[in-house]
Amino acid sequence: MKAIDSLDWPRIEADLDRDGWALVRQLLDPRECAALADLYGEQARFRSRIRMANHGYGQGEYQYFDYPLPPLVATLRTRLYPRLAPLANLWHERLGLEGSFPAEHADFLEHCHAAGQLRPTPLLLRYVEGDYNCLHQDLYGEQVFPLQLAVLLSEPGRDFEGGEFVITEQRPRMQSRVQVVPLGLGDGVLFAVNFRPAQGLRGYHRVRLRHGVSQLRGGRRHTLGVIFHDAL
Ligand SMILES: O=C(O)CCC(=O)C(=O)O
Ligand SMILES: [Fe+2]
Repeated sequence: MKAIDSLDWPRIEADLDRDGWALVRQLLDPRECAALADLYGEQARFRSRIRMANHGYGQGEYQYFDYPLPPLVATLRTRLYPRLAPLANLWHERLGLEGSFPAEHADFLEHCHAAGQLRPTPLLLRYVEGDYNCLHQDLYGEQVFPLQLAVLLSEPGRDFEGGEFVITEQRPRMQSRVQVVPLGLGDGVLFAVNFRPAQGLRGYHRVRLRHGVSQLRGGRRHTLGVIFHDAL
């Protein structure tokens, strides 16, 4: 794993501010990606398995990790959070949303737990040919940390075809805009869970983001998702 403090934070913050998402190239190395993808078969690591087709979420499946999280996942969550919390607070201020985020993840989790959001949300997703993930938002209760991470654990063109990570922006009174995030093996994307603030003529307004995955044309694709709030 790349050292979180060594990442180019001014660039990441500028990208998040401008687009609502930011790429982090080679956040995990290929060995770490393979090891995480291999965990998918270890039932005891997970609290639940979701088959997307059963819920109208798309096609494919994912599993939520149980506590204790695998060390790499726990480390990503606790180290990224303090770097993102100041931006989360700035966004909340600009959006006129209630509440502020504490500096450390452990303290934010206490807020989640006090609100009854006790269950871990980091997850592994698995797609095969024909699978896709409908546009969605990972909201699991009132407590929402406004940024999340996804890491591609497979290599486009070698392990799978298609399966692009996409983000749409629903702007007030305008048609939606879509962006394709060009993820490679081990690349992470930090992105807005719900709203991002966009600057207009009269201050900031809310732009709602959704994310999803286009249909796989072949192969197999694994992703790690790291969400900072816990779930009801
Ligand atoms: O498989 C993907 O790239 C999307 C993952 C996702 O929806 C998430 O991490 O929340
Ligand atoms: Fe998601």
